[in-house]
Amino acid sequence: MNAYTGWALHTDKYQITMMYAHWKNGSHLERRAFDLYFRTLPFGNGYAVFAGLERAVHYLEELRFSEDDIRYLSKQPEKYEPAFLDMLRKFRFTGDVHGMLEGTFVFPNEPLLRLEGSVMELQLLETALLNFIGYQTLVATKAARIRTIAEGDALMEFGTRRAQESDAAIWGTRAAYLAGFDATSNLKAGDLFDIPTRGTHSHAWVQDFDSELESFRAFAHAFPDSCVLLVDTYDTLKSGVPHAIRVGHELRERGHDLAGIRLDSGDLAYLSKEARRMLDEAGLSRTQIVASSDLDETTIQSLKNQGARIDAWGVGTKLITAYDQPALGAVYKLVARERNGAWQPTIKISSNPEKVTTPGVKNVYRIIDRDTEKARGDLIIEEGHAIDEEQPLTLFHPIHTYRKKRVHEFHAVNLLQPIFRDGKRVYELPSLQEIRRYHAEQRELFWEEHLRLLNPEEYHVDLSDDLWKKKQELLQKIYQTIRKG
Ligand SMILES: Nc1ncnc2c1ncn2[C@@H]1O[C@H](COP(=O)(O)OP(=O)(O)OP(=O)(O)O)[C@@H](O)[C@H]1O
Ligand SMILES: O=P(O)(O)OC[C@H]1O[C@H](OP(=O)(O)OP(=O)(O)O)[C@H](O)[C@@H]1O
Ligand SMILES: O=C(O)c1cccnc1
Repeated sequence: MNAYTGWALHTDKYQITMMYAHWKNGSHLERRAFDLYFRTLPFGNGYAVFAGLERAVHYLEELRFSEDDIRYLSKQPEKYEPAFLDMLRKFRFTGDVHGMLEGTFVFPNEPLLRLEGSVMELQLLETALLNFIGYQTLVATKAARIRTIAEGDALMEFGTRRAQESDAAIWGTRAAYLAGFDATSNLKAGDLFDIPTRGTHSHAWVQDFDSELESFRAFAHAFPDSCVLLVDTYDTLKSGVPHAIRVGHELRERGHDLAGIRLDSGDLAYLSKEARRMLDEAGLSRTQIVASSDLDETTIQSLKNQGARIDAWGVGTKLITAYDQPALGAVYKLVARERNGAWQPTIKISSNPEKVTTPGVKNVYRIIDRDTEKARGDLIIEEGHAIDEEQPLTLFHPIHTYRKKRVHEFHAVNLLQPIFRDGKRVYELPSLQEIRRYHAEQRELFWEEHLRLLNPEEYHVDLSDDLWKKKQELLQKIYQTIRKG
């Protein structure tokens, strides 16, 4: 098993159970459509950053049951019939997938992935897709928040030791990088995804020597051009920084610069200002100050407000674990069934209107104002229905319908791109650098009001007139059926 193979059993048992029951029922090959989406933005943010498509693509391409998987299933107490297991042996993904591109700014209740295929195969995918996309989207969104606050400073991902196991460290690092981090300390992620790697040294290095000065000298000897010294092992201002300055001068005599110092405890605002002053007075103005220590967007913002003199930030625990909101709560819902060659929309009702699903096979268009080149809102519309860019468009809130706006000069960009057709990938995976660039460009589409971290303005995700009416009709029909008993 490598990163991409061996994941067929990475699913909830009830998916296999439903596949089996469909097979017994003779309905396993009937076509269905599912949407994957989330209902609430994480961290109180104004947008989320879509991530996880690449992993989902590899998963779908490699999806098959090995002999070991079949043997394991055959031992389950449910006693699946051998003919069913035989069918699993030949299982390949044969469906269609449309998806948002990684790095896209995404919003609640719009399909991030739309899948069409046999009910049997689509049921199997639910758990794994939610697992990959929920987590990666969460970390990418957290990283984007940190990037907003850090402005042009360097951001390093330091979280592996605190991540929820190895996969989270690796894929979380990729998500952080695509949403604006500059480097990682994780060499495996660096190797797998071609992410720049960076690092300093730990307290153990300093403790390993009879004196701090000796430890700094030895480190500088090994890395004369890239040496970042951790200065807080004993006393930052009385010992660490003065020793770093001494080593900086010794390096200078040999024609090198001390690259940086790292602060990892104490009052980072005060210490960075003092350290900057001491370094500058010693003629080491090119030496950078790196900070780490339980950082996130809130502490970085506060440190900046206090005038901290920090050039680079190492962020671990709070990024990689999405500390303040550890789950996106993404869902995967059945939206249509094929009946006599045509899609029949389905709906899931809830007493909470936010949780009522939007029926049918749909596209998501981003409506972009031609004058400002800013996004005005997203419009969900049935597949096969076009948006006429020559006519003014009325956007209205699907629940609070009195909230309307009219858009005149706009272009409409379809966000759901074809990824698989009949099980064949039709989408060329972009490089991570391309995704990162695309994400940075996307930012320009949004007003600051949606991008601010605290109480951002809600971005509109609306339904087309037709779709809204169809949803209401379907709701009425179901309520009538319930009333009739
Ligand atoms: N000036 C500051 N303003 C706001 N928050 C700060 C400031 N300086 C440091 N912090 C944050 O305060 C927290 C301090 O953490 P903690 O109490 O664990 O102490 P520490 O200084 O890191 O010491 P140690 O690592 O030895 O436990 C960290 O989250 C750090 O990022
Ligand atoms: O604080 P984070 O954002 O999670 O960043 C990673 C932390 O990992 C290292 O600490 P280490 O594990 O050596 O222990 P420490 O917290 O006691 O320094 C490093 O010095 C950071 O403090
Ligand atoms: O290189 C570092 O300074 C580093 C890496 C991981 C975690 N903490 C610090």
